[in-house]
Amino acid sequence: MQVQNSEPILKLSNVGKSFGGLRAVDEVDLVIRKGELHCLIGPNGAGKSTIFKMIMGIFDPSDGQILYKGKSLAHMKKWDRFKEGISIKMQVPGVFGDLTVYENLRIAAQRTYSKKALEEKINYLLEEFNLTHLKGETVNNLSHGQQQSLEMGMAIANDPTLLLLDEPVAGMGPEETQFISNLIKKINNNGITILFIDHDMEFVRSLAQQVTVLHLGKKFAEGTIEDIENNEKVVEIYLGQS
Ligand SMILES: Nc1ncnc2c1ncn2[C@@H]1O[C@H](COP(=O)(O)OP(=O)(O)OP(=O)(O)O)[C@@H](O)[C@H]1O
Repeated sequence: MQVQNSEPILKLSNVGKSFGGLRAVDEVDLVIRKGELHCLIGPNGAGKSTIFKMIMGIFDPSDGQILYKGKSLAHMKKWDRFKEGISIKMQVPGVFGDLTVYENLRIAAQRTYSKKALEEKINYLLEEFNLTHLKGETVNNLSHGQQQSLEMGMAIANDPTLLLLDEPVAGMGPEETQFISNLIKKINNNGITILFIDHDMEFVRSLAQQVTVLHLGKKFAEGTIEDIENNEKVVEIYLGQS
């Protein structure tokens, strides 16, 4: 898909968030276009998760505006945002540990699908996320990477328009990271716009078309991964730290 000139799915204009005296996010402008795979990076405490939480409706912005498909998200409840196609996978797996893989996917997909279509959707997700052989396994018995894959499957079970991923490969080894990277590319190729947060630059390099750097709540830089990695100021405040 030609992403560069596609329509904006999400637009943050002058968005800020204060927690008491702390300015966690400050005057952030951000445009995510249809079909894009966009990454937010920055040092700890830069405001990345707070931006996700404002998009999800967990926090209201203190100021500024967030438009989703051209409509303001102000006053839109979390559940309505989900129904409008905004889905999130948080860092800590939000799976039901005592239930099986199949049951977890069923719970996620049955919000949108029923009967034969539901079974077809579950089978598709099991196949796509390499979980077919674990269909009847209790989720607590799965590895961290398998649980992350499952949650990714649950996050796209309702065919979202915009998928937010908070550090999707945190705590994973190289093989699992590679698997998740391929999976994200596949999800994106299927037409889902993705905004993700990560600290693993190799992973970011393998995926992101556009990168936005946050620092102390503000947008610090933006561009392609090459622009960002060649930006001396970004290297100084973030990339040179590890
Ligand atoms: N609910 C809250 N109440 C008070 N302060 C908060 C709250 N949530 C976040 N903060 C503060 O806001 C700032 C931005 O936090 P945020 O979690 O958005 O950063 P981040 O870029 O996601 O960091 P990390 O990479 O460590 O996850 C931090 O100083 C944090 O302590």
